[in-house]
Amino acid sequence: MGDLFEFHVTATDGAARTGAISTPRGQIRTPAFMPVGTAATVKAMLPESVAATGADILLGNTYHLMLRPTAERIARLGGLHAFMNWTGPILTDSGGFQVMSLADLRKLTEEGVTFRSHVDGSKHVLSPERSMEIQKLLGSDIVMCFDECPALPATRDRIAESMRLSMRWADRSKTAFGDRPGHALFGIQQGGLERDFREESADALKAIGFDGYAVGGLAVGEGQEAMFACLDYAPAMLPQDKPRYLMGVGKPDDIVGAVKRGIDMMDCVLPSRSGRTGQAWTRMGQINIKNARHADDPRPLDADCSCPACRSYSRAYLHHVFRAGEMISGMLLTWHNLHYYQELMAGMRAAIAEGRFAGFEADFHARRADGDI
Ligand SMILES: CCCSCc1cc(N)cc2c(=O)[nH]c(N)nc12
Ligand SMILES: [Zn+2]
Repeated sequence: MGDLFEFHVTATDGAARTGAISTPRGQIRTPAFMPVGTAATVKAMLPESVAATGADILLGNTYHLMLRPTAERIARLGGLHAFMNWTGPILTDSGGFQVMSLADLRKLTEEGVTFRSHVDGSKHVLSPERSMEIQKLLGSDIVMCFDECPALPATRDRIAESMRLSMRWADRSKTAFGDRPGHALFGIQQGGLERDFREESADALKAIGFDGYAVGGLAVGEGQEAMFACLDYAPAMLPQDKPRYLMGVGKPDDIVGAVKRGIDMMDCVLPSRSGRTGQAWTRMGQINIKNARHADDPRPLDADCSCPACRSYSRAYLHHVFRAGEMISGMLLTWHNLHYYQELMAGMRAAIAEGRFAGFEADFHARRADGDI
């Protein structure tokens, strides 16, 4: 019996890799897109529907779940998998990123972060130790180190100071995580868009040793060109035999560009959040279904898509239920978007395995119209 958590690369094509992560709760085919289930639900989706889109793993959020219903309550009820009826692997973020973007009255020290809940104003503390405790209570399969992600643009001094704090927190996270067979701890590379700080961060993480490595600190407003320029060197600084996870990314073209540069795992709220607002992502580009020009269109979103929305509903129907504010609107478009994202990942896995990623990328861009279609 191999390790309970193992990553195997089965083929490469340039910097792109395909393979699988085996975990006690099942395989994660890579490159993988991970739907975000912030408050123990992928919004507007049943877990069975999420699985039907092809997702092998989903994400949970330490920050949201510690506030409501609390990690202790979820643990008493059998852990996050049982609680939300998802039997596959779950990755949980460590909470620091969400505290800085959502909480009130935050105070950051070497120890950690104190803050008031955006839900009820109650006072809370997050530290590497408390974040590890919460993620253990949740029972997540892949645990993220507690880190700080500075907003960009930022001065080099601020980026260096923040990265070095995150590296000290990574060491404390590893100590607090302990030895948990079948559970993985991922370190998070920081350093902004500064190559030397990215190298220093990668070296610090490798010296500590993790089961996987995330590229953090991106998708924070830097734009695609700057993100790709960083991804041209940052993933290669991380161990090639461990999974590389790019946090918070992204639009379909961001994802193709990240896989091209050696990324194995990604997550983003975009397909689910934009689905609820009427934004459909398709192989031809984006469709804003609330636009009046769809009111009489009998065609599906994408005639080549096998998702329930495209199999059984017209653009005219989707336009109507969005305009009428009906709940089925967000359900159908979220399902379509997550299905499309998983089709994109499956297409890239096959293309890498067959050594034709460049052709896949060229075809991906050739099909897409700029703007709304
Ligand atoms: C459920 C959400 C997971 S990804 C959130 C996220 C998104 C982005 N863009 C960056 C970071 C980061 O640097 N660190 C951490 N912990 N999380 C990040
Ligand atoms: Zn569809």
